[in-house]
Amino acid sequence: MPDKVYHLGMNREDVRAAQAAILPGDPGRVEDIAGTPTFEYSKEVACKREYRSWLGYLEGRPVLVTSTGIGGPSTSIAIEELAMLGIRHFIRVGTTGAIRDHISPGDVIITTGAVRQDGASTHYAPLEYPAVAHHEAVQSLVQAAQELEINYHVGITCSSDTFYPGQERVDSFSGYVPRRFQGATQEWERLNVLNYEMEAATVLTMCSVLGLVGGCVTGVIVNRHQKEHISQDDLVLGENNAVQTAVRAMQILTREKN
Ligand SMILES: O=P(O)(O)O[C@H]1O[C@H](CO)[C@@H](O)[C@H]1O
Ligand SMILES: O=c1cc[nH]c(=O)[nH]1
Repeated sequence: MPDKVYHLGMNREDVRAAQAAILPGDPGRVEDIAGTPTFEYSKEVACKREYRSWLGYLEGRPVLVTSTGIGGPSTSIAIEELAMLGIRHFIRVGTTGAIRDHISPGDVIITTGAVRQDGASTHYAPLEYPAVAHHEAVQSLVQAAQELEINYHVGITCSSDTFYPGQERVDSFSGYVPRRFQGATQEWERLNVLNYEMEAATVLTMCSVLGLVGGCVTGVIVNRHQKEHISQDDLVLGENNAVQTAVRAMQILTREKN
């Protein structure tokens, strides 16, 4: 039996020749995703650190659901090790804060490109290199949201290495946002950026650099113009809509193309 990859704790036999993976940040979301009715025969295959993996079947094809943890460093390890196991299609599914007035909790954001305010992607390519989603992943996500009649927005995401200062949150312990980030949200908004989250830049840069297919959909759980508090209702709504979109999109993306 081949060796298991170091962090994820799986080998090629465990993943049953799967070529696609859905990547939530939260390990607690893995079972919910693999447990959606469109997945068949789902079961856990590994659980180490922040990396929890379930394998299930979409229209008979094996698909992994593996959590990345929060942020670029742990996400980069997940993508490296999944690629070693044969995964070629990646869809990140997560939660996000919108920074535009017209975007509401429960909507989903399909990322076409990400502002690279992470550190991990700079270990793969210089900052001039774009963090762009694969066009087939974007198409599949748009088609999925349309079929499911989920309100969606397509555009640019800012990926930050921090949830608090890098996303200009003043409701932190110190309440202080370093000068570098003061006014950043207003500037991103003026530059037509839709939202903040923490992993898209790493996923999309790595996938482009490594010749993999990468996409990202996130569910809006707060509109930063309206309030800072994230309610449980908005969290559930945003997560559910993003998960449904990601699962349907992965079905579409991995269908045989005639
Ligand atoms: O819901 P997930 O996928 O974890 O995504 C978002 O939520 C976390 C912060 O709360 C960050 O990982 C951010 O990107
Ligand atoms: O505002 C938000 C919400 C979820 N995740 C983030 O990174 N930011």
